[in-house]
Amino acid sequence: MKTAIATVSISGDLSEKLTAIADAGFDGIEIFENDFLTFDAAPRDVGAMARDHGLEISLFQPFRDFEGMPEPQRSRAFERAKRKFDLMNEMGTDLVLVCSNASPLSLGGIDRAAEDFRDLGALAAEHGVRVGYEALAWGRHISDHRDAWEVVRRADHPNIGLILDSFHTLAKGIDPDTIRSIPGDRIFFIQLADAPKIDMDLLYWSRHYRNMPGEGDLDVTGFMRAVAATGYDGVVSLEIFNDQFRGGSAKSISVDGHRSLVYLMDQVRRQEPDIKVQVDDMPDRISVGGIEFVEFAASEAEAASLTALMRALGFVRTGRHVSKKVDLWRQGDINIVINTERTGFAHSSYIVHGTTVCDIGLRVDDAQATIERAEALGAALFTQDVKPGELDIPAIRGVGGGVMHFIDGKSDLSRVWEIEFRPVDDDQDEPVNAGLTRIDHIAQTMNNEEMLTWLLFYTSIFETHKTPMVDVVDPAGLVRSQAVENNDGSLRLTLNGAENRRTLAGHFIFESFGSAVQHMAFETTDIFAAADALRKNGFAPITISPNYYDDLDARFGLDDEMLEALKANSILYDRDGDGEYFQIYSPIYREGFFFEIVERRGGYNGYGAANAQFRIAAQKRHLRRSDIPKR
Ligand SMILES: O=C(O)c1ccc(O)c(O)c1
Ligand SMILES: [Mg+2]
Repeated sequence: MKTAIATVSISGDLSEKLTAIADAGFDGIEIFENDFLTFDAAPRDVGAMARDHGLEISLFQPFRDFEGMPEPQRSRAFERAKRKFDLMNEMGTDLVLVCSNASPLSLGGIDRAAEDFRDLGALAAEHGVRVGYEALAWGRHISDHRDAWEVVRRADHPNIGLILDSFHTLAKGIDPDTIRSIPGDRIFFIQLADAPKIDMDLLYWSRHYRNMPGEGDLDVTGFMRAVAATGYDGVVSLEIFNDQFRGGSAKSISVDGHRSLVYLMDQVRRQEPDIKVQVDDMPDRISVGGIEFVEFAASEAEAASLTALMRALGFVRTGRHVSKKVDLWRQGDINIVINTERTGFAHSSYIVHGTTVCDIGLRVDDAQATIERAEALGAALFTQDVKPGELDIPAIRGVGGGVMHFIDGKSDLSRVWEIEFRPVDDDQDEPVNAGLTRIDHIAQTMNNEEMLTWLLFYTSIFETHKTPMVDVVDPAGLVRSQAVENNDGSLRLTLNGAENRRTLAGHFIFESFGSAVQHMAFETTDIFAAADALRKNGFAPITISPNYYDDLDARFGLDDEMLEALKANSILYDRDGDGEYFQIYSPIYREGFFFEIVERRGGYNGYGAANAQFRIAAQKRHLRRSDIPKR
C-alpha cells in the first residue's frame, strides 16, 4: 500500500509541509493547487523539491467546474485543462482530480458528462496524464459515487477513471458496499477522511470538520474494506479539511495521519482475510486487563504533602525500591509509586512539570507484543538504563512526554513488586482503610488540539473504544471531555481538552507545563463507609453548594435519608437508566491535581459529567481560599 496525504491537510508553507509529511513516513502527496499557486517556485522546482524529500506527487487537484458546461464555458474548460496538463508534466505528476461540477451553469445529462470526459481523456492521453472523476457530495448533477462511476463507465476511455472519497460517500449515508461492484482497475485514486457526526450542511461539514480515519464517527473501515474488495491496490491518501489541523503542528498532524492509515489497513486486513492488503504484519489491538500502577515524580519536600494526602485516603506505604528512592503505597488492588530520585526519567519529569504522574503501568497479556504494535503505529519506545536487580519492563511514551509501562504474566514482570521492592514497616499509625479497591479512571488534561491525537493513540494501540464527547462547564470556559475505555471497564481514561488558561484544566496545563494526569479516581464498593474512614483519617473533601443538593432532590426525588447522607458527606450523585454513581473529591493539590473516590452501582458507565460544573466551582472556591503557595 502506498500512502499519501493532501497538502491541504496540514499547516505551513509547501516546504514545511513536505518535511513533516516525509518525516511521518508517507510515500506521496496530493498537491493542492492553492499550495502550489501561493508558493514561490516553478512547477519543475516544486516537483524536484517533493522528490528530494522522497515523496512522489501522486495527485494534482482540484480541477473544478468541468463537465456538462454549455459554450463558451465548455471550450474554456478544455483550454484550462490543457494548461494544467502542461503544468502537471513539468511538476512530474500524471494524475489529476476533477471534482463533479457544482456550478449553476452546468447542464445535467449523464451522456453529456460522459462525452465531455471522453474528449478530456483524449486530451489527457496526448499529454500522457490520467484524469480521475470524484463526486462531490454537493455536486450539482453528480453527487453520488455510483453516478460518477456511470459517467466514467460510459466515457469508456483508458485515461479516465474514478476517484472515491470516503467523506462524500459516507457523509451522505451511501452504503459503501456499493463500491464492491466497481472494477478495481477503473479506480484511479482513493481519498480517505473521517468526520464527527454533526448535522450540518454537507459542504461546510466537509471543508471544516473532517478528521483522520478513526478520529470521527464515519465507517471509514467499511469503506476501505469495500475498496480493497475491488482489487484496488493503488495509493491510499488522506484528504483532511480541518480548521484546527490547518493551524496545528504539521509534524504531529502528519504523524497522526500516518498512524490512522496503518491502523485502518491493519483493521481491513483482519476483517477481509481473503483480500491481499499490503500492510506490515503486527499484533492485533492489545487487550488491557487493568492499571497495574501509577507513578508520581516528586521532590522529597513535595512528596511529604502528597504522602500525607495518600495516608488520609487510607493508603499504606508497603515497600521501598531495592536501590532507589522509590516508595510503593498500597490499598486494595491499587499500587501508587512515589519516586523522589534525583536522577533518571522521573526526576526529569519533576523538573519539567513539578510533582506529576510520570508513568502509568498497564496489565497486558504480552508486553512485547504491545511494544511491537505501538511501534508499528509510530509510537516512541522508551528505554532507560536497567540497574542490577531491576527488570527491563517494556515501555512507550504517552501523553505529555509521560511513560507507559506494560506488565504481563508471561515473564517475571508480574512479580515486579516482589523483585524490585523490599517490604517496609512504617512506625506511624496506620490510617483507616477506606475500602478503595482499584483505579476506576485516570483523567489526562491536555490542550484541545491534542485530544484527537491521544484518542487515536489509545484506540489504535489498545482494544478500547471512545465514548461521545461531553462539554464540561467551567465558569471560565468549556472543557471537552471524552473517555477511552475497554469493554469490561478495567481501563478507563478520560481525556480533557482545555481551551483557555482560566479554566481549572487550562490552569493546570499552564502551571504544570504541559499535558498530564490531572486526577485519578479510586473505586470503592461502599461510598458511605469510605466517607467515614476518610473522615477518621482527617481527610476533608471539597464541599459542595447546598443548592446542588436541592436540585438533586428536584431531579431525582431521592429519599430524605439518602439526600441527607449525600449532603453530610459532600458526595455528588448521578443516575442514568443503568445505575447510580457516587463521587467524593479531594481538595486541589498544588496547581490543580486532585483525587476522586467513586462508587458505581448497577451498570452505570459514565463519569458524572452532569456534576462536573459543581465540582469545578467548588474546587475553584477552594483554590482561592487555600493557603497552597502559588508561583
Ligand atoms: O471541497 C471541495 O471543493 C473539494 C475539492 C476536492 C476534493 O477532493 C474534495 O473532496 C472536496
Ligand atoms: Mg476529495
